[in-house]
Amino acid sequence: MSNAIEFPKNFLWGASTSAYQIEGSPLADGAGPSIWQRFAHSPGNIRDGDTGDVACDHYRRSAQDVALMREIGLQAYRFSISWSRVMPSGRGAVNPVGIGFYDELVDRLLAQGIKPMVTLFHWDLPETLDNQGGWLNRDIADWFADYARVMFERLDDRVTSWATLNEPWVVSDGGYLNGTLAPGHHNRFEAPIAAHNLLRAHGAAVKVYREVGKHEIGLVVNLEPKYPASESAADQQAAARGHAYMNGQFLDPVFFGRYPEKMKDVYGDAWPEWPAEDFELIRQRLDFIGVNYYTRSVTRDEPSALPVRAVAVRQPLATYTETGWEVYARGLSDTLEWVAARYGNPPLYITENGAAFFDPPVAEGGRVHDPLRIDYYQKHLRAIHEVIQKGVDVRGYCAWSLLDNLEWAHGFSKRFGIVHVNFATQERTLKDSAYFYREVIATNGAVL
Ligand SMILES: CO[C@H](O)c1c[n+]2c([nH]1)[C@H](O)[C@@H](O)[C@H](O)[C@H]2CO
Repeated sequence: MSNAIEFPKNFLWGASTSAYQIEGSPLADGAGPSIWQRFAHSPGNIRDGDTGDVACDHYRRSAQDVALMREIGLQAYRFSISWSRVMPSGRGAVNPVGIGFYDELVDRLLAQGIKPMVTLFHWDLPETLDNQGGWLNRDIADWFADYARVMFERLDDRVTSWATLNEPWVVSDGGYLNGTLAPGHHNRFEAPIAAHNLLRAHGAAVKVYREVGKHEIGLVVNLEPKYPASESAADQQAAARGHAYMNGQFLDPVFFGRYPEKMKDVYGDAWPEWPAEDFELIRQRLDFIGVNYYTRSVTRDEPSALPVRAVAVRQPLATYTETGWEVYARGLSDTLEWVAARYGNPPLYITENGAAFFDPPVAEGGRVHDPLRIDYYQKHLRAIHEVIQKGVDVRGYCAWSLLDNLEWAHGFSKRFGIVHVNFATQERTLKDSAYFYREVIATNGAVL
């Protein structure tokens, strides 16, 4: 039997981005502000005072960027829609130029044989809705469902793969518990309420899709396996709390209609009780789960690290990325096997996977040598192939990210792209990892 790696015949190879991180022009042509417009322009929130005012200028350069995708040989492109570009007040009136931008982008992609994979919400909530309570207001489930209906009715004749939310955990943890991300709240009572309303909004949008949609819809979650730092009961329990908080908190309600028991232990008196009908809304049948994987956590007990009381332990012999994440491809295979075993082997896409390393400047001849990123992709793609061989239903992979972009609170200091962006000139340069990925796609993985 040949040792050559070969992915399934119709395996889908793509790359991912998100609206606020690449588009720029956040208020152009009638667009309304998102909470990231406000958060980025509040001093101290983003490194070096960077904002998404220009970013990769994708709003004006989308034709050029689609040509880049074609040059790399992408079969799919995962992107998000700016809710407030399409509906400036988040509800009611639709901005024809705003929705027209996405309509045109979809047509450009299809003309190049690239499958659009659309995420409705990638953190950039309309500011007007946040002013009405945002994810803390139960009405947001209806607001999101109305926005989703507008997008389905406009694009579902051409878009065949939808995701409701990108990483509700990050919105709850970063936006409401720790305040590191928009809207910048620090409140352990708000975080579980936001998480629950995100899940309710997800369910409401899926219900609408079952009325009007003809293709597939799913949810994108970030998953990070937690390995106890020792055999001690304290570390085992800490890893279990971290696992429930980050991994089970969103998938259990969607698949089982209930939260992990451990969530009460995490939030204590801040953990609310919810009506049964909320879980009936949340547990809508899904066509796939999108998994965003970057790293693992070797976890120890830390009573002062509230509310989870768990911290990651640095691994002395490991390689770490510029964002401080351990390179650990086995964590991806372990995670995918866990999802398959716990939730009945649902169809999966790896919707994000990648790394920020310190990239050298563009060299003579226009090359950007990023061997560490190539090594990262090789290791993680092999890990995916390993579990596919075991029967895990992985149907596609999107590298994070197509372009160097605005890495949220890190600003432009952390480069995840397989394409280098000179933010002063907006010049794009394929990195060595883009040429590597082009070969991976062309050989369906045989070069790995
Ligand atoms: C904690 O979630 C994942 O680690 C994660 C990593 N990432 C993400 N989620 C987000 O979906 C992207 O917008 C980020 O740019 C990307 C890189 O940081």
